[in-house]
Amino acid sequence: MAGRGGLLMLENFIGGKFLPCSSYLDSYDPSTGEVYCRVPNSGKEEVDAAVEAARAAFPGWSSRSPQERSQVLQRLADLLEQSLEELAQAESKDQGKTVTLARTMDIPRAVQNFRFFASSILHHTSECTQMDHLGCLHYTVRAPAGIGVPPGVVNIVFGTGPRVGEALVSHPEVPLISFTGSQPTAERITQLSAPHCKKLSLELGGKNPAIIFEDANLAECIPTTVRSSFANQGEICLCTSRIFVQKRIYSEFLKRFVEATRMWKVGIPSDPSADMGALISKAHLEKVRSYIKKARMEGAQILCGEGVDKLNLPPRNQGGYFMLPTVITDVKDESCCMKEEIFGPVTCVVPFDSEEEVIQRANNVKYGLAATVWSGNVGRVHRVAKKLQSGLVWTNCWLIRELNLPFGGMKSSGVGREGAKDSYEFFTEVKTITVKH
Ligand SMILES: NC(=O)c1ccc[n+]([C@@H]2O[C@H](COP(=O)([O-])OP(=O)(O)OC[C@H]3O[C@@H](n4cnc5c(N)ncnc54)[C@H](O)[C@@H]3O)[C@@H](O)[C@H]2O)c1
Ligand SMILES: N/C(=C/C=C\C=O)C(=O)O
Repeated sequence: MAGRGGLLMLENFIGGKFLPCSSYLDSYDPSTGEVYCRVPNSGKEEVDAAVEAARAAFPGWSSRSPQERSQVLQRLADLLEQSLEELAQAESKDQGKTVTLARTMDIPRAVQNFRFFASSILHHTSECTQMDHLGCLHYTVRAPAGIGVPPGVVNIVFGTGPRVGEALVSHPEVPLISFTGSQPTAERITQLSAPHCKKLSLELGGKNPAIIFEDANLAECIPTTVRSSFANQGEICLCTSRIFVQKRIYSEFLKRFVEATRMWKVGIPSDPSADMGALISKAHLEKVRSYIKKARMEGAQILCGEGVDKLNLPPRNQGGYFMLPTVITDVKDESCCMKEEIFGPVTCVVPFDSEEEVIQRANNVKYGLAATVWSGNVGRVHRVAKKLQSGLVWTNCWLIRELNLPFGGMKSSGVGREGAKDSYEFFTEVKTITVKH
């Protein structure tokens, strides 16, 4: 809804109704740095109302058949598809990404998720064992732990993490938390939820390596690794931020990779030729830039991007949170740029000699989310993939998502997995029943 001065005013959605809030936060258009929207600054009161609405809806919704709930999810997917363009524009305006990316990736993926899970909930089976000598049959049943769509079943409460997020994760009547975000926040959420023994699914950050062997197909590897490094301004948990290249092809790779990176166009989000838009916030842009400053101070080389090449933007977008895709070399494995998640359009390229060496170096970070391995040797890609401490390994490709199989990270990249079976098990409680006959 439009509010004062034509600003978009968002409202919470609780118990099937849009509700105003007592205070609001400014939300900025990342491509201009200007306030374009006001968002409810909700707190405990709003969270309590949302949890109460959800608890009231739970008995009715959880007793609906999987077929009924599947139809609701399919209908949601239909509505998303019908509003694809409007949603893509809104997502781009809110996050800074190009409209093209929102139109071709984010919104279609949301539709795919709803359709996938609308189907998968129809095909789960339970387990059963027999103890004939005791005349016993044991079987499992699963009951919903979370909730779906009718009034009160989905509630949207806007606000800041510390204020509204903490009220939600520490609420005694919220039995489980599916969190996607940074590891430091996950640490806080784990502390707050511990007294209630809540079930946690944590999808966290990564410091994802690309390992490029000398027999890699560079014509495929280079464009894909540019995309895996800089898509969505590098603000994808699965983005590549460390590129290990076998020594014999290191110089050729670096030359071609930097050329291709310079072709990765930064532009205003509405520009259909732009490959990358603005970063999410001014604070995040400054955080990402600080890593490049640190790299310079450590004696690393910045081959292109921030501080090397010129960013051309229209006058209206000079205040936007833009930066160029940046390639760092001559950086040590111990550098913060090689150890910490930057979550921006920054990637480090370093050489390696042997398979054993690169596996040890790739694993030598606290994260373990995703990795890519590039080689024409099928035995090697299987062997290396198995030894990498990552929950996801793509070989000779990137970001081909298979929703049937587990998605998630190990070590500091998270706890638990998402996917057909994994999500079903996370969002339900299992019970074993024994019947003596
Ligand atoms: N593994 C995945 O699937 C995946 C997907 C996307 C992003 N990520 C990760 O998310 C991070 C970037 O997202 P971000 O900047 O929004 O992360 P963030 O941790 O800053 O915030 C994540 C969410 O937590 C909320 N929050 C913040 N403090 C909180 C608190 N004290 N209590 C409760 N809630 C709180 C925020 O409001 C936000 O909604 C990166 O680390 C990225 O790798 C992971
Ligand atoms: N959960 C997922 C996250 C993907 C990218 C995050 O930045 C997914 O693909 O299912």
